[in-house]
Amino acid sequence: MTTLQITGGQVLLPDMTVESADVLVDREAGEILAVGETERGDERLDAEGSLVIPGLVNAHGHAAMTLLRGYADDKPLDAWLQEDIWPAEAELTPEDVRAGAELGIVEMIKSGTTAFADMYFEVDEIAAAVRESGMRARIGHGIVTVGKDDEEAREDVEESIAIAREFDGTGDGRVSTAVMPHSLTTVSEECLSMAVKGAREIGVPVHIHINETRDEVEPIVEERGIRPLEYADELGLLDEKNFLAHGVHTDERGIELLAETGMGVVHCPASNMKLASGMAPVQAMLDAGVSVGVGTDGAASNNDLDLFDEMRDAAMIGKLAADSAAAVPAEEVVRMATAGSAEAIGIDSGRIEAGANADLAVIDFGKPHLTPAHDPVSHLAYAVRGSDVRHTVCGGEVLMCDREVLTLDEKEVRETAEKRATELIERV
Ligand SMILES: CSC[C@H]1O[C@@H](n2cnc3c(O)ncnc32)[C@H](O)[C@@H]1O
Ligand SMILES: [Zn+2]
Repeated sequence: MTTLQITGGQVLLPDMTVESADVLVDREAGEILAVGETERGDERLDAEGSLVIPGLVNAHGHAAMTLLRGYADDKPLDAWLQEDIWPAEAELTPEDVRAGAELGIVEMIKSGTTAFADMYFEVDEIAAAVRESGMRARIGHGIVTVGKDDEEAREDVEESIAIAREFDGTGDGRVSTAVMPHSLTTVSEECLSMAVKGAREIGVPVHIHINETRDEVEPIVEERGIRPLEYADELGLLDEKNFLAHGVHTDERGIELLAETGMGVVHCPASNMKLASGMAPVQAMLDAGVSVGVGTDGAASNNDLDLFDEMRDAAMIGKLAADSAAAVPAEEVVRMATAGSAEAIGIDSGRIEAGANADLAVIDFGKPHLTPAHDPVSHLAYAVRGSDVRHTVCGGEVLMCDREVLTLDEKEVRETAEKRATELIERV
């Protein structure tokens, strides 16, 4: 066994207290061996003046959409997707998706994220990027059946199921999968049922966008006389294994259904603000016992993949939504972006304790905007920026040391993405 010792820092523990401690990691098993006064490690990572936190978990996104960052802004979801994003995505090649995913992954590693959930296409390219990067991810092929005939639609569902089966547990167990229908309005009832059944058969979750905008709620109410989460419940889609993105327009009954079924919710505050989708009732969900995580959504609707921004946005908009400054407090938002997200997407991550996966980020607190540090948890929610992350470790492997990404060549990734993004837009 070789060990890695993260030394001399303060450590954020699962109960949200902070204490001076070292973290000793078994590099082969990828697990934390001890937290406290540990034996000397074979290799050491300096954490003096720093706070060691669980790696952040980005519970919903589309990593390859970094290629479309800043391509189309200032429109609501439907117009944005139909007029700009989908026409551009129709031109994406597998190599483009790889380049965009690698750029997204570099951005996440540099801002302390060690795991993410991703819905997109060309998933074999995304899986390869995840394996190479050393990150942890739950990935899946996004199913869209509108505009397809019955046979094409079924093929899309079958592809999502086949990909989920093929890649689950790969990358030394760091890659897991889900079957991912895009939404309740872009996938037919028959195909949603097929997706739920297929996911159950292979034992993976279903991940889907639900209740993101009013435009998505109204057609379901008009056609079926029930709201989206009731429809999802009838389809057998609400389950403790499954997780939805957004949940903005969720009413009291919807919150009850989420709490009763254990369905996870991924809150994406920046995307919800940028597309003016609305304010998710996050405090009400937490009060009801719903499992809530945090995600950035894609870089085209955010426009970055920095979960520190997302925590701050979640705390701020959570207060507005609840009309209370006490809502979505710092501790809660930090828990949501770590253990909460991990629980929602069904991975083992988000806590620093013996036996847990060694997914960690080390934050440099020696910065003017982090001085004084009365309360480190407050700083994590309200003041830390992704660029304050010094080291990122996933499964015991050091992915970034002193801001140098070790598993991917940052310069090459940026240059390739820039070139591919430019050529993509020329084609569109
Ligand atoms: C079929 S793969 C995923 C699909 O989702 C699109 N997308 C990106 N952001 C959002 C969002 O906020 N709501 C719904 N769909 C979104 C992405 O462009 C892909 O086409
Ligand atoms: Zn999304």
